[in-house]
Amino acid sequence: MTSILPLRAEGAELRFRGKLLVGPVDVSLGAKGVTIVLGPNGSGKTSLLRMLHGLECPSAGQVRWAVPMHETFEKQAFVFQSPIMMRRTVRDNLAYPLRLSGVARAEARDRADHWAARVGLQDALDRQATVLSGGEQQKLALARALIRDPQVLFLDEPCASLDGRATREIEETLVAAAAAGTRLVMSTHDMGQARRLADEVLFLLHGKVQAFGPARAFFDHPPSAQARAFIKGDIVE
Ligand SMILES: Nc1ncnc2c1ncn2[C@@H]1O[C@H](COP(=O)(O)OP(=O)(O)OP(=O)(O)O)[C@@H](O)[C@H]1O
Repeated sequence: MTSILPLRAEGAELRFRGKLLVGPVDVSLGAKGVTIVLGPNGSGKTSLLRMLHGLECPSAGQVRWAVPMHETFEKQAFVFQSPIMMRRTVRDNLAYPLRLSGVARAEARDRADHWAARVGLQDALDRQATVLSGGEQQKLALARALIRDPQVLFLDEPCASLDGRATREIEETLVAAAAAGTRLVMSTHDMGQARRLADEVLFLLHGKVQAFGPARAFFDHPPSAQARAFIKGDIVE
């Protein structure tokens, strides 16, 4: 299968009514691993993820995949901080995207049941997705993204407001996905989670990339006073 990676941002900026939200960003995301995007509130994490995924067009510079953009749509996915559930059952929420991409009904149902079990929702298959708890909805959102076997998965603080158990279950699913070859690009406020999951770290401050490189080096030898303070949990402005 053709890889859509690497993903390259070159001088990529995102502006809203003239105000710079993030950029210029110059990074290259290679074929494997987990990139964790860190930074204080408002530093541009969501804006960056949306621009890399293609939900927002760069106002300047460019974001380029290894293949034309339209060929990436089926091969990358995005999990939002607050997932949007269809007013349907858990099974239908999982099967529907597959049906839209032409998968036969029986196979879509089998894969839906398989993925519900992968995230611990096997007993909730016939429940309305909209009545699930926050943690259950986020697990469903993750399964709904992974069921299409994306090469790249963007996640915007998927565990914000979840308890320890739901966070652990989501992390286990993410670790398994990464081991199976899915490229993860994820923002988080949780430094413990960043340390557990990251292969590389992208640290943003005021919309600018302050650091981008191997996670180990970032945590062991923070590249700036702000990065050191941020890792310690101090307030960084
Ligand atoms: N649609 C928008 N319109 C105007 N300003 C926006 C919009 N989206 C984001 N911003 C601004 O862009 C900046 C970056 O926001 P962004 O949500 O990307 O940061 P973040 O690092 O994800 O923040 P948080 O950690 O609070 O989620 C902020 O100043 C924010 O107010």
